[in-house]
Amino acid sequence: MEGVILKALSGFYYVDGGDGRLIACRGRGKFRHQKLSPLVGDRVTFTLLEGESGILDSILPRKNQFHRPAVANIDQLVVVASGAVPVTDPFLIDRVVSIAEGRGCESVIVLNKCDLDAAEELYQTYTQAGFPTLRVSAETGEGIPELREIMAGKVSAFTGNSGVGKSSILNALQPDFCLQVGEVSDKLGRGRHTTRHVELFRLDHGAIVADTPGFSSFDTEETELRRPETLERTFREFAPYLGRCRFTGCAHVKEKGCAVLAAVKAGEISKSRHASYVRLYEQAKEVPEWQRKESAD
Ligand SMILES: Nc1nc2c(ncn2[C@@H]2O[C@H](COP(=O)(O)OP(=O)(O)OP(=O)(O)O)[C@@H](O)[C@H]2O)c(=O)[nH]1
Ligand SMILES: [Zn+2]
Repeated sequence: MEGVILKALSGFYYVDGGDGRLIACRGRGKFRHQKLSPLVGDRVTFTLLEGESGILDSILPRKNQFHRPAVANIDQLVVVASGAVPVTDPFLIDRVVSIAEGRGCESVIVLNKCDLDAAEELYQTYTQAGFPTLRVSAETGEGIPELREIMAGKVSAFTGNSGVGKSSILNALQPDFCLQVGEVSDKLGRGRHTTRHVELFRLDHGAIVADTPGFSSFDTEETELRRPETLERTFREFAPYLGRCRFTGCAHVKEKGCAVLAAVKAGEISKSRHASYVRLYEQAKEVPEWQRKESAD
């Protein structure tokens, strides 16, 4: 049988085989020998035993994998931002999007609280950069049907600064969702925000959501952000200009004859996105060589 690991707890992997049941599976010894650890989000094959228990047989190839939080096969990050208080710093969006780009994971920018502020600048920036960008209001319900459509049939993970409205949006998408999350946390006997426990939830419309406190603050030590030379590839709107700078190995920071800088000047790349790139580039350059190697997958 085939299924998806929705949660991992005390040595059991809870696999959704698609029929509504959650099968508690043990891993096989061979996973340990191969140093392969099943992750939440993994698509697996398993053998059904008595009752609702089973054994994992194999892990199917991963589309992508994150370390902190530990989760696999995320189709898209839903990056929640806001033009109203607490106003989102675009750098936070760009950092997390850059990580996602490096892992073959789409990013959807959701501008919440549009009942209070239309977040015009953010809307322009991310539409221009080529991201699906949506205005929503968890309060009035505006844009929620469109978000539901974007999430249908996919595994999405929510991220965004505190107070931006992630829980409110999930609740607007599905009114019993937050209740469900609360119940699970109670069973674990710990609060939602004190653990890196990841769990996937199925929503009614065939969407799966990863709810994890970790996604509200992705670790800065993600591999992509440690390599200055590959950073340019994680800014999708730079693509048409790469390889067109005067000097090979151009950093696109302040070099003469830089095609990226020319595009910024011409308004084809937003200043804000480029500023984030420069900040990430400078940070990556600070990372000592040994640490870069250590973080390589
Ligand atoms: N006016 C307005 N207020 C909203 C909207 N969405 C959320 N809020 C309010 O913003 C506050 C924070 O919302 P939460 O859903 O708790 O935010 P969060 O992103 O889950 O926050 P953390 O759990 O801290 O990460 C609450 O008081 C919500 O009522 C919206 O679309 N419009
Ligand atoms: Zn350049």
